[in-house]
Order: sequence, then C-alpha cells, then structure tokens
Amino acid sequence: MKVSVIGCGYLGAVHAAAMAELGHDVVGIDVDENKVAMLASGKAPFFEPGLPEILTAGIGSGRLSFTTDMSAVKDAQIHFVAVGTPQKKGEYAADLTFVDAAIESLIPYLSDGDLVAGKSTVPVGTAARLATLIADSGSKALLAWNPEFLREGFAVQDTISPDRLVYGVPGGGEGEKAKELLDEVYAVALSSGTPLVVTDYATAELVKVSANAFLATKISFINAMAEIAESTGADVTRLADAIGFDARIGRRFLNAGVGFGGGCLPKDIRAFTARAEELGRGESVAFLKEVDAINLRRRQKVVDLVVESFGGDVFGKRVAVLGLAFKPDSDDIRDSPALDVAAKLKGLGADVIATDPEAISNAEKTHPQLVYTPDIAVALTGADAVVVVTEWKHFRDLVPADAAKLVKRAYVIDGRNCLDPVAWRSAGWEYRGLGRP
Ligand SMILES: NC(=O)c1ccc[n+]([C@@H]2O[C@H](COP(=O)([O-])OP(=O)(O)OC[C@H]3O[C@@H](n4cnc5c(N)ncnc54)[C@H](O)[C@@H]3O)[C@@H](O)[C@H]2O)c1
Ligand SMILES: O=c1ccn([C@@H]2O[C@H](COP(=O)(O)OP(=O)(O)O[C@H]3O[C@H](CO)[C@@H](O)[C@H](O)[C@H]3O)[C@@H](O)[C@H]2O)c(=O)[nH]1
Repeated sequence: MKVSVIGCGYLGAVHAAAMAELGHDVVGIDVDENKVAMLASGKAPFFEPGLPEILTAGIGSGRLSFTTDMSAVKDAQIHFVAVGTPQKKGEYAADLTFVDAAIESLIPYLSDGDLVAGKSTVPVGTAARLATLIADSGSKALLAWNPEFLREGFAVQDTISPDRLVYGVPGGGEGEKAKELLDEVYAVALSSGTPLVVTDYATAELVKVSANAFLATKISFINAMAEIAESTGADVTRLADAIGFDARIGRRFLNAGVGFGGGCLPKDIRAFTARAEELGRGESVAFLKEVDAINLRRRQKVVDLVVESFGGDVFGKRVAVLGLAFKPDSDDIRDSPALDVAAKLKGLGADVIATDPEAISNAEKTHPQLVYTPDIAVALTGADAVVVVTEWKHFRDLVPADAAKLVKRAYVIDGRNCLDPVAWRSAGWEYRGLGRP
C-alpha cells in the first residue's frame, strides 16, 4: 500500500521505517529540515535499537523516503498522523497545535476515500472534532484513531509485532471502509494473530490514555510501598517479587526506584486529568494527581539521600551521576528523572559529573550547566558519591571492586535498584537502594 506518515519523531520515524519493512511504499513528512535530511540519508536522528537497520533497508529498497514537502502525500491512501502532543507550558492539558496544523496542511492533498489514521496520543474527543474539520473542508476522506503502544528501546519490534491493535472508527459504512484499509496495512501482524479491537473514536482515545495511566499507577503504587518500606526496614524488591507471583498482579512495572519519566507517562496522566476536569469528571481520575506526586517525590528522595550522606551540605562535593536518559536503550531525556536529579544536585552546589551511553548530546542542549563525560571511569574518578539513575547495562555490569579504586568515597545510591547490594557492600561500598534496608 502507499502510506504517508506525518511527523517523524520517536514514533513516526519508527512507524514509517517499519511500514516500509513490511512491504509498503512509505513517505515520511516532517517540518524539521534537519531531521528529514538525516532520515533521508538513512541515519536515525535519535537512538533506537534496530531503527538504523530498517531505515537503511527501506531507503535502499526504494520503498521509503522522507521530505518536508506535504504534497508528497498525494499518492498515499493512508496518512498516519504521528506529530507531538506535548504538555502545554504551565498547564496540565495537551497542546494540540501540532495535530491541528498537521491535519490542516494534509487536507488539501486528500483524495476521496483516503484514510487519515491518527496515531498521536490525544485527549478524548479530539478525533470527532478532527473528523468534522475534515468533512467541513469538503473532503471525502475518512478518519480513524489508531493509538500506538510502542515502548522506546523496543519500538521496532513493538511496531512490527504489537501486543494488540486498536482502531477507533466512525459508525456505518465509513467505519467498514476504514477498517478494511487498516486491516490491509497491518495484514502481517493480523495474520500472525495480533488481537484487534475495533471500536468508536472515544473508546480508542481512552484506551491509550488509560493504558498509560494504569502503567503509571502501577509504578507509583510500588514506589509508595518503597516509602513505607523505608520507614519499616522492609525490602520493596522482595515485596514486588512476592506480590508479582500473583498472576493477577504480575511482576512487570513493579520496579521501585526514581520513578517514571519520558515523553509519555508524565504528560499523558496530566493531560488525562485536565480532560477529565473539562468533562466535569475530575474526581474520577483525581488519584492520578497522587500518582504524579508520589512519582516526583522519588526524585527528591534520591537528592535527599545524597545530601544526607554529607551531613546536610553537598556544596563542592563531587557527585557522579550515572544515567541521563529516562530509561535505558533510549537517548530520550524528556522529563527524565535522571536528569532532574543531576540538575537538582547541581542547583544545591554539588560538583556534578554526569555520564550516559547515548543521552549526553541531548542533555547538553537543555542542561548546559552540567559537566558531562562519555567515560564512566572519568565520572567515577575522585567522586564523593555515585548515583545510578538509569539502569543501563553499562552501569549494571560495573565491577564494584574496580569502581571502588576510582572514587574518593565508596558511597553509592542505587536509584533504580539495579545493582547487587551484597556484591557492592562486600567490595567496601556503602550501598543505599530505594525502599530497601
Ligand atoms: N515516543 C513514544 O514512544 C510514543 C509512543 C506512543 C505514542 N506516542 C505519541 O506519539 C506522538 C508523537 O510522539 P513522539 O515521541 O514521536 O514526539 P516527537 O516530538 O519525537 O516527534 C514529533 C514530530 O512531529 C513533527 N511535527 C510537528 N508538527 C508537524 C507538522 N505540522 N507536520 C509534520 N511534522 C510535524 C516534529 O518536528 C517532530 O519531529 C505523541 O502524541 C506521543 O504521545 C509516542
Ligand atoms: O517498573 C518500572 C517500569 C518503568 N519505570 C519507568 O517508567 C518510565 C516509562 O517506561 P516505559 O513505559 O517502558 O517507557 P515508554 O517508552 O515511555 O513507554 C510508555 O509510553 C509510551 C508512549 O505513550 C507507550 O506507548 C508505552 O506503551 C508505555 O509503556 C521510565 O522512566 C521507566 O524507567 C519504572 O520506574 N519502573
């Protein structure tokens, strides 16, 4: 099929390359000239395992191209909209400026029977509004909402083999046509048994935000247990193992630590809260404010532990911060707990040196006040405290005895509970985990 993807960021670039990998003819459109130039030359503009390979293959096959010229969508039958929906400055609500602009610029190039398939995460009610916008323009194109559930770091495999597909479609014959087109584009996943939920716009939009709200709640739940564990001498990691054996609970997303960040969970729970309030249902999701508050407290907890370890004053102390990305296998620093901890410590006068395998160049742009090194040994050398805030394999695999030889004071805070406390303590380190004795 001929497919266009509008917005080629973390979601859209992967979606475009994955659709080409599945055999479709794909054009990716973005307003960012630098991003388009990189993608067009087969280079990934961000770190995502597996993306460079499918980009090169797609471009080499002639099935994948990128441009800033919206008119290039003319031949496509399905237009995926994957532009950003960030949090509005100073508010909880989602900023829909980019979605609206993308639809406005797409409308002149739509042919009758084309399908606009929204992938961006939007507040419930957006799809119905955009369907009206398209119809009012005189276009006979269809609109579906097809939310995306990929995880950064696993984006390629999650796009090619998703856990499920969700189509939000209009009622009647138009819905049938929209479903047929989506079935064709996702034929490979569907033929291998991927569950499909076909529903209305509102349900599809809500599936996406409620999935992220559930995941965020699960993480904040275990972090709340970590807070209780800290006051009782219990070990939250053993607690998570024990409750996780109950198949109704499950062990995944019960890793206590410095909490969730990224370009999705934090802004999506806030946008959900704002939308629910608009609908007069603020109380239904008021608990998400607590989820957010617990999450933000864990960042402060790591900072407090560092300060406490110096008897209350971190000024001039050298702190090695291991991790900047919001999670491993990503260079994404949007709302990153790791970067937040580094910046807070710097703000308190600590001599912070931060390292990350992939996220330094992004962090340098937003946090020029921090000192960075790509070399873990350089970060550790002379450190008075070490803080692990992103559980990259590079940090998990550190040999505690070797690391101890580099630092001035062997004090480590494991903000992701990803190190072996026994091994670190027996190599002479004072080890502090979160929610662990
Ligand atoms: N990142 C993820 O893992 C992920 C997963 C699922 C859903 N989502 C959702 O997908 C959407 C995109 O997220 P992202 O992380 O890819 O954001 P992003 O900021 O990385 O990418 C958005 C892209 O859209 C481009 N853009 C903005 N306005 C445009 C326009 N008018 N025309 C063409 N391009 C335009 C930007 O230049 C940018 O490259 C958001 O709604 C997000 O919540 C993201
Ligand atoms: O037990 C856990 C699991 C995750 N995290 C943190 O939670 C954040 C989010 O992790 P994850 O959900 O794996 O990353 P994302 O790539 O942001 O993916 C989420 O957000 C995407 C965008 O909406 C959705 O598509 C995905 O399904 C959803 O998992 C990260 O900071 C993790 O460190 C924890 O603290 N503890």
